[in-house]
Amino acid sequence: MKRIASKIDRNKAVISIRGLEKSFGDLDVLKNINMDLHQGENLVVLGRSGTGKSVLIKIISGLLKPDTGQVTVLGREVDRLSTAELRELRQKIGFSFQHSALYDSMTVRENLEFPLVRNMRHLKRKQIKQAIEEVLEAVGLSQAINQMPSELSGGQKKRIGIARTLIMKPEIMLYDEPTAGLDPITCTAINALINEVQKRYNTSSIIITHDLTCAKSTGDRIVMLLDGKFQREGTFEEVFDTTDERVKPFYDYNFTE
Ligand SMILES: Nc1ncnc2c1ncn2[C@@H]1O[C@H](COP(=O)(O)OP(=O)(O)OP(=O)(O)O)[C@@H](O)[C@H]1O
Repeated sequence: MKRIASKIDRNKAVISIRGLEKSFGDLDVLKNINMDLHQGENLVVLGRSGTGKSVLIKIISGLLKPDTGQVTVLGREVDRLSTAELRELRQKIGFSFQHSALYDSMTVRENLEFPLVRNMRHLKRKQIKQAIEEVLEAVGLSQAINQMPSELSGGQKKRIGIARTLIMKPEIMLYDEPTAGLDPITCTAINALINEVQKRYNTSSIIITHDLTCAKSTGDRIVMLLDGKFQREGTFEEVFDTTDERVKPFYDYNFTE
């Protein structure tokens, strides 16, 4: 699917990682990772299971500490922040989890209200109502406002999860396997939504996926994590223009007849 190029400011890095290393005991998961996420960019991180993609996201969001290296997010060095500063920074980062993490006992409206009431106490009722209506419209699910999560399909839950993240007006979005477990048509719709969010909210995003169709249709740039390092980087075509036997199977599995 062809996508319209987004407005990327390559002179401005919203996330900057230098010399990042992370091990668990004898297991060296990340080895000298260097990466910039530019303002307005969708960066896809590809990699096999267990290569450290989730560890990378956890380090970016301050949930795990790096062994060495520097991780700067929106101008703040994550490792040096106090708990309160980290909490403040996290409000500017939206997480879209693999399992949408909605509260089953709350309606869609209540699920969307929850982060606002908890984090933005100054908002008036009318502003909360407007914010909910706006994000539901953005994800194309205005009609679901009074439904319970159990009444929604997997794709709809994913959309509401994204809406709940967007309601906080994040500057950065982190999508963890956004299309996992969804049928191809719903995947296409979620990919389109990721691109729509980028344009409408001017977010910069990291998209972690195994799904090459998702990578191709959402990624302005793709990095491939292999053996703890970013071994390939570029556009989708550049990354897969290789005979590297560690990279080719990804492409062959997804695209070869
Ligand atoms: N807190 C932890 N303690 C010990 N080992 C960990 C911890 N977190 C992750 N690991 C290990 O680090 C490696 C990378 O894990 P990670 O979850 O980042 O993989 P991933 O690339 O996200 O995989 P998947 O695509 O399957 O989700 C794995 O071997 C995992 O067991």
